[in-house]
Amino acid sequence: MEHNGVLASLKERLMKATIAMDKVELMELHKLHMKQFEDSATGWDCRIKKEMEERTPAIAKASRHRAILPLEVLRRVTLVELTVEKRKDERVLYGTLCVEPFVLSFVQTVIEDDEGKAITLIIYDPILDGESVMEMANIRYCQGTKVAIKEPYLCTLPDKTRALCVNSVGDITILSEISSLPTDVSPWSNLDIAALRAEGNRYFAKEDWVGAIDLYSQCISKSMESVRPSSKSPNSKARKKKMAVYNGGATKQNELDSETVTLAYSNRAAAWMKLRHFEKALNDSEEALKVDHTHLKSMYRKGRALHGLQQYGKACETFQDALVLYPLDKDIKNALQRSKTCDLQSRLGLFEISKCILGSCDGGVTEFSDYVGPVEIKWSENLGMRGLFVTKDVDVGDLLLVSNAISAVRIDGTNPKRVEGSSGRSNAILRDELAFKLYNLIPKSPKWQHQLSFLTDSGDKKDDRCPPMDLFKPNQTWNSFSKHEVSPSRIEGIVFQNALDESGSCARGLHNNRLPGENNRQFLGLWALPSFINHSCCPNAVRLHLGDTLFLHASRPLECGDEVTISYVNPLVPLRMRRELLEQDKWDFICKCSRCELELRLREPLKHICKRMYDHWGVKESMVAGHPESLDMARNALRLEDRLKLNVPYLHERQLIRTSYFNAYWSAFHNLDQLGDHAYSIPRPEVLIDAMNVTSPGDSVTLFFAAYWLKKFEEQGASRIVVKDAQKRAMYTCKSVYGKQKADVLKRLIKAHSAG
Ligand SMILES: C[S@@+](CC[C@H](N)C(=O)[O-])C[C@H]1O[C@@H](n2cnc3c(N)ncnc32)[C@H](O)[C@@H]1O
Repeated sequence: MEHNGVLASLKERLMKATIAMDKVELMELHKLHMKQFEDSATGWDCRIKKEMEERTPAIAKASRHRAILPLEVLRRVTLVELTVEKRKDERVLYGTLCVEPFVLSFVQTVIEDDEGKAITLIIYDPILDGESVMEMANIRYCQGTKVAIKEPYLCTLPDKTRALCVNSVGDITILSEISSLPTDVSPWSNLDIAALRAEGNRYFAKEDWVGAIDLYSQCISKSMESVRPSSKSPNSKARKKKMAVYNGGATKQNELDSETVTLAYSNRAAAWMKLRHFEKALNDSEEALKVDHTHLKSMYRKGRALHGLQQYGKACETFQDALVLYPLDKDIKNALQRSKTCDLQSRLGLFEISKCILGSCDGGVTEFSDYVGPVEIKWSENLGMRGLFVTKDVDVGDLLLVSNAISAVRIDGTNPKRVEGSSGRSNAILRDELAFKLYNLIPKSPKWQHQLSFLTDSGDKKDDRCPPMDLFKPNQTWNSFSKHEVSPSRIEGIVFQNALDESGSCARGLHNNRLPGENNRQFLGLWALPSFINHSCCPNAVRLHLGDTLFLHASRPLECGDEVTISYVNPLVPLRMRRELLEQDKWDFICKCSRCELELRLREPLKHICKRMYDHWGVKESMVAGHPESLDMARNALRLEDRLKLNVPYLHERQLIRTSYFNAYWSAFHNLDQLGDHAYSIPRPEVLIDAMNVTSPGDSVTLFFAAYWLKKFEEQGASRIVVKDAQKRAMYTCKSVYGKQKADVLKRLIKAHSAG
């Protein structure tokens, strides 16, 4: 047991260290691993060792069909530029081995790159054979050895830690073993600026944005070098000539160079945008415009960069300026339209989402701006922590905020094995991936850094700083904020405390809001402003996720000053299960809302009913009419009604409890015939819908239920009053789930839900 505990803590440290690429920690862990391995053959995690041993030769065999390229034609890459589970084609990573290796069926060591980042390195090397493998490995891969790894591949190991894997010895070059070291690893040092730009374009076309940026940068600095004073000719005529270009002078060559520089800046701006580095993209397009203020693409890119920074007003101005010069340009016109729409969305909260929720959005997900509605972050006296509050009275379905994820990760369906746990938050791979992405994204934007600086990373230390709401609004500038360093461990804490998935009451849209190619809705993301919304089992707001955009609307009427809450977990189950779900999803608190307190008080009289619910939890048959499990659940509803009569005098409290046992009532409604005379004790479906709408309004299960009964009443030819009443109830429920929509949209949603 103790041994398992040591392994688990080692693994956790290793996971953290591989994300942070922390050399000192990785070296220390490598030594610990090695010691464990030496102490006992089974000391190292046997399962991992076995899996690695099984898969390494297979990968090695399958990994190379192509010719191995010489080092000279490969482009240099650093560790942080690698993408997990993707080979970096035509790239080479230069590094130094910084520990003594140890050998299983593969060599394990640690490599440090030029930037001081390090990672575990695993090499499958069949050359090391026979009895003296350890000595051979110690010679070939000894500490301090400089190596070049071709087309590096960063993978996730079976124990979820990361490592750089070399699956074929052809991919690793020991630099001391080759006679002529590549002195200049860049094969482009002899190219002129035009050729460098052309090469950059080639990389851009291959979607190698980092490579393209590197080449455009070389092009730009080479052109700058020629205008900078050189030690040989401080006042050379050539330099004066060059300077003249930038001052509007004109020889043919100079004109060509000036055009090349404009294009290099402009294209580099486009590459930065692909990496979501909007500040750098803005900078580069402005540099390009300094050389040629009429350059159309640079104007377009400047506008798009401003749009990416959510500076919609300024983006509109830029596009309008461009239209003065190029009145017929379609790209500019479309971009202007998009920025105008986002500007209106961000100022007025006018979003047209009906097509998306009805599933008639063709292809990808539409872009939406952030919007901060009538809400503010304040100290919640009730919970003793920060929370989100409404600043005016709002009605059911009113939009409270719209927020785009800083980052979101999802199971994309291409690798179903990666489904782990029942929700995004309980999936350790997704949590790990989100932390990794955030760690690399955050330095790109002072706005994100500033937002993140306010997020809590611990449930214990209560943070009472309430950020200004402007921090979450578009059309603000962020350059004035000082940079905040965010450590990997803080990012992990932030993910645990704030990341959201689609658990709890979430509107799901008709096609489950899936992105093209997605066959699983499991996702996890970090949204800045929504990170301040606390949980309640009687929530008053609902999330709707469209792509990476989160919409939040009120699911019941709220008065100015009320705290906005959502349910982090499924609210239609009893207290015991809600607590278990909170724990499974790694929320580190126990809810003490009035509903939880009530159920705690009634724990004794409801003990057996709750136990039965728990035993049937997740059993499909318990929801299918006629099955013995379903009948048992139906009888459970009868028992519950008996207990409610005896122990719960107030209607409101009965509604709260009935909601917790929704599944039992569902079974009862489908087994009424079998319940005989007792069937009359089961309340009518309308009573249950009202109970669910009072307890946890805006749940899509309630909408399915309300739509189902509406259809049933219509089909059974119920009286007009009954049908009308059911319609009203379904419309109200639909509004609380999807927010305010046109009546015909709500009707279509109800119709679609009745079929589900
Ligand atoms: C998304 S944050 C909410 C904002 C947080 N209150 C703050 O001050 O930053 C989630 C964290 O808030 C706390 N929390 C949220 N709802 C809670 C509740 N009903 N009871 C106790 N703690 C809660 C938990 O520590 C949880 O991990």
